[in-house]
Amino acid sequence: MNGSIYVSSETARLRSVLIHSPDSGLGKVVPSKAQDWLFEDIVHLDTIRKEEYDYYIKLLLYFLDEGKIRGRLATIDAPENDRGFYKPDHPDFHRSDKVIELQVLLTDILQNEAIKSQLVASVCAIEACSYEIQRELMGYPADALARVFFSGTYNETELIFPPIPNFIFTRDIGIVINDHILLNKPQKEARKREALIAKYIFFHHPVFSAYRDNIIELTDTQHHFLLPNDAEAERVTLEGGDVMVVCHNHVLIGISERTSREAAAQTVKRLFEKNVVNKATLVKIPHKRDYMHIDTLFTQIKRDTWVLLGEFSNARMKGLQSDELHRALRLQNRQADGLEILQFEKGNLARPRTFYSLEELLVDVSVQDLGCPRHSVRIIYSGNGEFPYDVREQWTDSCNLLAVKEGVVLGYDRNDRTAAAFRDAGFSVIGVQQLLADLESGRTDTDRLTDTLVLMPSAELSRARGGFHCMSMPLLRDR
Ligand SMILES: NC(=[NH2+])NCCC[C@H](N)C(=O)O
Repeated sequence: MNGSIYVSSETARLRSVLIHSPDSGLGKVVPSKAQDWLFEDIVHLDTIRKEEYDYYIKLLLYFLDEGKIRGRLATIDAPENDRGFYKPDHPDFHRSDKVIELQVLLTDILQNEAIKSQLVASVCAIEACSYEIQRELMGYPADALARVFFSGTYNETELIFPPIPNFIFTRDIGIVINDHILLNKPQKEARKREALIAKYIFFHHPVFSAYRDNIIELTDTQHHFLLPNDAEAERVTLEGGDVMVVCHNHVLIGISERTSREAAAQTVKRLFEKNVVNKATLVKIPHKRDYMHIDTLFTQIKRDTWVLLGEFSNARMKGLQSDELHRALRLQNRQADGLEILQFEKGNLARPRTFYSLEELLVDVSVQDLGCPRHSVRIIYSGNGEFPYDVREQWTDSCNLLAVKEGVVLGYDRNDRTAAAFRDAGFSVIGVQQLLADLESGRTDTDRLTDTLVLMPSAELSRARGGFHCMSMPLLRDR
């Protein structure tokens, strides 16, 4: 596998990405646990795979590893092949080294007995398994063990521990910042096992061996474990959806329901010390489920174009600020509710710059960091900025898009008004089936595509509460 990692932007052509296809654990989410496991609903496993996620794999392969797919679509999808191409443990699996499946990496490292025994012991420790189960797991072959780690079951009926259905959101397990990897420290119990597995993969898989010294891990401070009640406020938690590398020297870090102030501060400190970046903007957003990470509120489409929830636009902010009552309420609520944006530059920590709206920050990134003329910067609003479509579509990830190259982004087909706003902004909007047909027939190719929103089927996927930005951990993008 090509081991090189480097990501210094949100939109430059994607060359390699870490993903995880929905495993059988998604089909084990039960209504009584759905909320604890961070799903708002239960999903239909077959549909999410065949009708939705498979299209994502096809499109990613077309962009990142064309040789695996071009001219083969009809065969790959022939019913008699039973989706072998998409199943990580099937002999026909694509095994791309550009669209990298986490399950493959986990299975690889579990071949090593020492790593296997450490990981089994660690998983059993956090899941409070008996020693007997631990010994039993040690007897499993690597591929079966990997499946148990994801799904929580070895026979598909008896659960040893809960599944980790959120592992499809690989964005949240770690972030590549230039040639460094920042590992997460999840806020939610339901995502702890993901972080543990990710840590073992990044430290032990040969794909990442050249980067072992470039892995950044966050740790709890003594203030957290010495203070009474585990001092919630002092906890160090960070999830990848809150980190965006917008430019080779500038990273945005959200302070959110999931990422704590402590963690954001620690991250900036480490990134500055290691000279990874010299500018960091902390973006504190209201702590609430619908806004769990900053990438649920905005993502970048191309250097001068962003999609944003209108709530955080200049116009909305100005409106609120001129309204006396709102101003008073916002002041009172500042702690939990307010938006606060502080930009730090290395060597000048005492004097951060402030921004009054998210839109102001995004425009500034396009102009100052990426050199776009001010008049060319465009903000596309979720649901075209119209209530109630803006918030409805944000809830189903209209703002959580993945750029596979500058201006070409993947989003959910259910967000109609947002798609209309893209059209108004001059983008082509095309369904993934049509696009794949066009690519396969040679009517278009990935190099020629510009300014395009690709609509992906989403009835089931969107219930898992994440979009394609969350469903991807970019490892390599063009510089
Ligand atoms: N980067 C993101 N926005 N990730 C979305 C994660 C969704 C997942 N169900 C959770 O609540 O954790």
